Amino acid sequence: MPPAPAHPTAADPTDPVLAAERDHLAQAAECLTSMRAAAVAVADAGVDAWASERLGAARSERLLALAADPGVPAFFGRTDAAGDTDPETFHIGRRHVRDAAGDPVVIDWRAPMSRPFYQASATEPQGLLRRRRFGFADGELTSYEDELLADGQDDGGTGELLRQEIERPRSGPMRDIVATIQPDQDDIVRAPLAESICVQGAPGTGKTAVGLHRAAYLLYTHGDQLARTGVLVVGPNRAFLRYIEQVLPALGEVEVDQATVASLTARVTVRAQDEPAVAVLKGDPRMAEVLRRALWGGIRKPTDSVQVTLSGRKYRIGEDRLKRFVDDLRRAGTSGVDEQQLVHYAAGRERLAMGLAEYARRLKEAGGGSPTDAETRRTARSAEVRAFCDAVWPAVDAGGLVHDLFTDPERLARAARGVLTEEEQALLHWPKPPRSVRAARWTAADAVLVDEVAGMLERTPGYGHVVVDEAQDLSPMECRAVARRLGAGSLTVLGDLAQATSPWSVADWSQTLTALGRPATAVRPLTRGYRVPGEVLDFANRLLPAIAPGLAAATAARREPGALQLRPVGTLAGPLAEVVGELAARPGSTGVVCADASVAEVVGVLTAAGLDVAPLTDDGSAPARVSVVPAGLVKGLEFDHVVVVEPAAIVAAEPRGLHRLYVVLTRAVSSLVVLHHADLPGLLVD
Ligand SMILES: Nc1ncnc2c1ncn2[C@@H]1O[C@H](COP(=O)(O)OP(=O)(O)OP(=O)(O)O)[C@@H](O)[C@H]1O
Repeated sequence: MPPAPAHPTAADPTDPVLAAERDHLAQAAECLTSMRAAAVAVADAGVDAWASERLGAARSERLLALAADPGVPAFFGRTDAAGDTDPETFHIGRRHVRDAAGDPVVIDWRAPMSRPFYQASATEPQGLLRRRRFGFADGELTSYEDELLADGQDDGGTGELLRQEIERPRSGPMRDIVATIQPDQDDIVRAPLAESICVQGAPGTGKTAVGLHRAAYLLYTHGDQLARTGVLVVGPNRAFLRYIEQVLPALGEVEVDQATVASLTARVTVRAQDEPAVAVLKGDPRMAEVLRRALWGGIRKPTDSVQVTLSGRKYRIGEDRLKRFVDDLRRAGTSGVDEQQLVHYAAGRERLAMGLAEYARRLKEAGGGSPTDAETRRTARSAEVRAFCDAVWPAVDAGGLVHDLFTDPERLARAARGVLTEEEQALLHWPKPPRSVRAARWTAADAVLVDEVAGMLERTPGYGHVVVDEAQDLSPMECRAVARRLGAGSLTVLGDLAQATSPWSVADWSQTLTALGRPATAVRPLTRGYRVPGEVLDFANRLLPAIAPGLAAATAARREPGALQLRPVGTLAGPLAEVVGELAARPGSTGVVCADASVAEVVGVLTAAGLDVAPLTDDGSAPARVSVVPAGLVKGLEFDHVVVVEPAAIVAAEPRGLHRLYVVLTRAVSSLVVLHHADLPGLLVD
């Protein structure tokens, strides 16, 4: 196919096309200002407090959406489609802009009309005559590039502006990619709401970006439905959430919840860490069965009749009838056809009490009485009924149940018989019982177990859509915690099996998808890497045969000669300070990545050399321009320049150390320096 014609890439004020587009940009900016003013001026009708509150919330949301990124141009592209007489022209931007008459000036990138901008090609022009991309410098429109699709011209993703934008160095927090979403990414972003998707993508292929843009797309397309149920983004840690937190607001979406599994399951205070073997066991899906048995096994058979009082008269309910009540409810709680139909434990307890009261009401009615609903409810709350429920269907506290299992070997044995071995049960035992449930030294894995119990006690409210990033690291029990937040909604699962560093790492996605409650989810690959230069990616990919033999290596979108430097050194300190000093003088961010245990030492060396560095922590605070990053925290992040300190130590620090090293080696946008005193892992040596 013929290449796209060349167009000006530098400002050329005499070009009438450029001048017209600049006028349109100015008009769009004015319209946006007017839209903002109109949103501020929306009068509060004051119908009632609720209406006022809703209106206020909607208004501030809209203002936030319109105010996002004031320096960002109102559009980045344009499509010309065949019209009845003249071509129909649409400018595509981050959000709709209309003029005073209500006519569109800019079309939201998520609107169906915008789709051809991302998908059309010379072979399938999708009704487009032309696709135009714009180049900007300091907010000024300075260039444009056309593909005349109807004439069989497209640039196949190699256009200068597209390439420049994709390759533009990135620093600071993650940015949106709306101007340059690629066709395979767009397919995932715009998949139907009902479709759950698992994206298996190599480092830097845009998984996180795609997941966030999918959230924005779904909110735009199914706003009414999702406004009620909400969208949740789950990330691996707070440093990562901090890195991505700007993307959705920049796309006008301010109402998406972003959380870690730890924050979702924070029902107990985590104060301790498990030994690896214990953590593995606590994340095992068999624990769900143990907890289920422990909870429902606490229900006892009624052993006597019960006397209840209804509007002053006493009624006796026989033991057999009571057994039937309890059995029926327990069945409804443990063997429902689907999860949504299950009667939760706490609801079962309430229904049992109500069942007894209703039964007394029927007896009274049979004798000619007609008790009121209020009287029946009073009976359900009466001391006799409560005492009966406490005896056969006791109230349970989620933390209390897990505490009891871990401190009472006999209780655990009853719940775990045939599910966990005796050795495994011993691993769970707390030899020194805590003073109270609250005082227990809970671990992160315990918190997930407590959350599992809480989810059996009461239904967890579910989101309409959940995006789970770095999903390859989730334990099956963590997956279940996410699945509980999903309700009947759909999932976008993002991850890379080659970057799996947790003890639960799996060789394929089926176990994770099953634990997430969506076993039939299709796995879609992304293989073109946008972050890492080819030289660096090829180097990291040497680890693939050892860490993920079945996975295809990613190909890099660009090469940058000199991007990779391997520096064997006698002592680390001097060369480290020298390299970091050089990089700190360059624009962009620098991440100095080392084994977790070496962070303090590396910070010390660099600070002693007079460099302004700070360690990256997981407290959600902003990273410094030069950060010393523990290898355990670097997943999902990127830096313009990365210095890896002593790969052998990173590998030796954990059982899946080679996987961790693969993550570490794939964080650099522009340059990677590997400093090593010890030998590099064999696979990395020529
Ligand atoms: N179509 C695109 N246009 C421009 N930049 C892109 C595109 N796709 C991805 N990127 C950029 O590539 C970088 C990597 O993207 P992202 O972090 O989403 O990848 P990832 O697959 O989640 O990576 P990892 O698995 O290594 O964490 C980001 O800076 C992102 O903005």
